[in-house]
Amino acid sequence: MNFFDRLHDRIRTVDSVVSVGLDPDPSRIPEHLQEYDLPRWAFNRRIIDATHEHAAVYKPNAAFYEDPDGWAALEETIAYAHGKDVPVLLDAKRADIGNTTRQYAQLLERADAITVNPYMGRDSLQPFLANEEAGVFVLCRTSNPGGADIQDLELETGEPVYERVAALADLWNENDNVGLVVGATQPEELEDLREQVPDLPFLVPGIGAQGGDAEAAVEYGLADGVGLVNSSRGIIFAGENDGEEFARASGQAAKRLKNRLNQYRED
Ligand SMILES: O=C(O)c1cc(=O)[nH]c(=O)n1[C@@H]1O[C@H](COP(=O)(O)O)[C@@H](O)[C@H]1O
Repeated sequence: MNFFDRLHDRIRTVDSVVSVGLDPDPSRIPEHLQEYDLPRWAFNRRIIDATHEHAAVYKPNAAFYEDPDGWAALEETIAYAHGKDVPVLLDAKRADIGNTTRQYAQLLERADAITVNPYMGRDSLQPFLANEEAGVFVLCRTSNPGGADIQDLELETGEPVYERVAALADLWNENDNVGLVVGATQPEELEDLREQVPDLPFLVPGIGAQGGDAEAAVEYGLADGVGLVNSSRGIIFAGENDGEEFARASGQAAKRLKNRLNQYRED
């Protein structure tokens, strides 16, 4: 089944478009979990237990797992999320020449969807795009301040680079498996892009710790009710000072964000 159909069903089941970002910064994992063999997995398991009823997806960012213990923690985390019926969007921002990117694309044997970087062009994304079952979120207008350095540059046609990326992503969407990544810190760009590519679902990060616009994220991020609004630190570290009770605050933060976003959803 196509990823966006599965996501549609998941959004309906939990009545939520919240993407819970699993970015377990080792320096912020509570003291009592540091003795476990895999503290990141011990942490994520408790976060998943506390938040899954509010999670449309989990979005682990690969940067927090790129070492041997990290990969083991990620494997456990993905399997556990799947056990709770929650799809996993691996935030890997990959792409490379064909021979290399074919290896990267194997990440989709584990995760249900992935973020990719369009800078190297279509062939660098082909193995991801060819996977009909998986979701492929193309970085378009990112949430960070430096996102303007390249993405806002004007082409000869007068359009900014990020709009060209959106147009290309729309062309690459032959399997109905492509979405865009557009930051909640960019509400005007969100609005423009929604008008430009009405059918592409967006992953909208930048809510919470980065101070993005939740209303714009929902109003423009969803295509026919399907899309994702991510918060990572704002959910997983909500109970940072609560010791062994840390996960309860994460559950409350996920529920609060769900309810806040639902105020702006139309269906
Ligand atoms: O691709 C992403 O998810 C992403 C794109 C972007 O433009 N901005 C952005 O913050 N992200 C990711 O979304 C998450 C945001 O984390 P918080 O700021 O803690 O909510 C991190 O994993 C970022 O890498």
